[in-house]
Amino acid sequence: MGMFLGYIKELYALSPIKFLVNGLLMVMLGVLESVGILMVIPLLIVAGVIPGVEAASGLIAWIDNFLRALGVILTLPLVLLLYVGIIVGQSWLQRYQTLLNTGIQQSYVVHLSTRLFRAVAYADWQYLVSKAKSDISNVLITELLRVHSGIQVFLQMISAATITLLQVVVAFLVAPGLTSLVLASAIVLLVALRGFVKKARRIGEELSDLNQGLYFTLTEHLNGIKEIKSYGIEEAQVANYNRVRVMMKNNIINFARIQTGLTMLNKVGSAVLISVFLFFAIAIFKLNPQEFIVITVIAARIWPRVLSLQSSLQHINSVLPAFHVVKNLENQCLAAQENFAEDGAATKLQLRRGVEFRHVSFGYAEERAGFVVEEASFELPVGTTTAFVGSSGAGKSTMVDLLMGLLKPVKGEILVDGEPLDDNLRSWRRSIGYVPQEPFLLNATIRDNLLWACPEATEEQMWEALRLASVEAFVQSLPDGLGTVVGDRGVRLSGGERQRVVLARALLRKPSVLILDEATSSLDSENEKRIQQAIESLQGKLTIVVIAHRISTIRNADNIIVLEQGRIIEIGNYQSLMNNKYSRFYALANLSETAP
Ligand SMILES: Nc1ncnc2c1ncn2[C@@H]1O[C@H](COP(=O)(O)OP(=O)(O)OP(=O)(O)O)[C@@H](O)[C@H]1O
Repeated sequence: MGMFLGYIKELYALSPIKFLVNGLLMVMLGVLESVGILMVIPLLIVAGVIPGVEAASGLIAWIDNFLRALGVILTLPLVLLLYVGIIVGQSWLQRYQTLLNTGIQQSYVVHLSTRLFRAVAYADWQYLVSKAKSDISNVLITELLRVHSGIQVFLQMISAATITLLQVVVAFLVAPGLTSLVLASAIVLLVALRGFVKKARRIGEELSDLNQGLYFTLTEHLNGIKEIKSYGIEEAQVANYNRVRVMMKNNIINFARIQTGLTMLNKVGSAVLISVFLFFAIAIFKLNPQEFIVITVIAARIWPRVLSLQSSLQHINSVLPAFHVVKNLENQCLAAQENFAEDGAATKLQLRRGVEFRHVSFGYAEERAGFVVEEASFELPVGTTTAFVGSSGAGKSTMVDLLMGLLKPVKGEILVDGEPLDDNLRSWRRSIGYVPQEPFLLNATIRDNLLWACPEATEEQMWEALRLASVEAFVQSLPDGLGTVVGDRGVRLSGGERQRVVLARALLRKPSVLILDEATSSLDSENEKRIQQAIESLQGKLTIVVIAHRISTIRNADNIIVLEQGRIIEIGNYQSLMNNKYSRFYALANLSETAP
């Protein structure tokens, strides 16, 4: 509950004046409702409309005297006009207050979700790869919606509680004994129904887990849709999805069970209470008729409100787990924030001398024995092309992630032009062009995909980048040219075309360093040749780093770094490494030649 109140405090802090005005309006609405509805009967009595009943004492007599002192003689039309007037005022205020309330809540939702999204966006790479993407989507969409509904119900609860409190005060003025009786019953009821609240909390926790499971099932299905279809295992996937949905159905039915249980108790409890209440009012307290009418009307309104408070409490408890899930994700992301030494306006860095790795070691998890990259020392002089080779799992991608500053060395340091990479991390990232093995394309046009990385690029610059990436002719041949939509993640392009479009996008940024994670099997020899040509045409103009899966593509690299189990075992150019028949590189080259 403490965490929940923390969120409410934030909501207040975001727009305190609006929040206070909102609270004030709630009080006014409470007063108007009490006056509008509760006073209509006494006013009818004062006006002498209800025959045989006199305004003899108490509040009604006071109203009578007050109106007489003002010289107002109440007649039936005047009383009804007054009533309608109060309701008009109340409805207008109610609408205004609801809009204000919605505005406050929605601003907070925007604030909270953007803050969470920012925390996720700036979390470091290591944390993000350790987290299932579906969990993040679930929190940012479903759990945030639940948080919002909790806040909404809480504000409604405050409003209902304020109005109830005012009615209790009025009721107390009219008939203290009987009001105390109603209140005591309400408190007994709230205590007796505490079990329902706890149950709602448990169901809410279960729902958080189920939401997470649902997103996971859905995301995994969409990610693996090609494999699923090719294996023909759609039915198993459908069964899996259905299983999660059935569990959600049961969860929702369980929640409905406790909500309807409450409604049932409400009806039975009301009947019992009204009987007891009537008995006490008539037989014990011997109320006079007007007090009796007022107190009956008040009790009839207080009682449902107490029950709606109970129902709101249940709802809030059922969404409390969502607050925990949201807070946990935010805290974890904040703990894993990347620290940029420079401000957001940092500009691109022009590499002058080159990059140096000095005794760099890295491991993914402390508990895992050994490093994935160990004692790596080498240089990437400006304008040269360096290739990393090694068998699968040797540490090539990890090395490149360290170079991009996505991972931080556990030992050793990385220097860019002699300065620690961390000191210029933001500028460094802006100077990098990266082409991953499985390139990411937006489901948009080729033009949009290019502009995504470089919004200020002109058409001319785009064509120039496409030419450098050996994909100009292909784009020209498309009926819509740059306006061609590439499909979800570029599905309408071949693997090689995708890689070359992404290469063009990287080049458009005019990077100081171009990093290419070569596609393994997705390229045919024609496409492979095109990429190779593209890289060769860039050699000398840029500092290039290639993760090479095919030795044939790196014959012209200035430096080849051979990795094995995270260690650099050989460094040299193609010829020098091939001259040694016993080198690991020689063996890898032969393997690569014979690979299908
Ligand atoms: N996020 C991660 N968490 C834990 N271990 C990881 C993670 N990423 C990679 N590893 C491990 O680190 C080692 C090196 O992986 P890396 O991806 O750098 O190899 P690679 O040479 O690029 O392999 P490949 O050629 O198959 O892509 C492997 O043993 C791998 O299991």
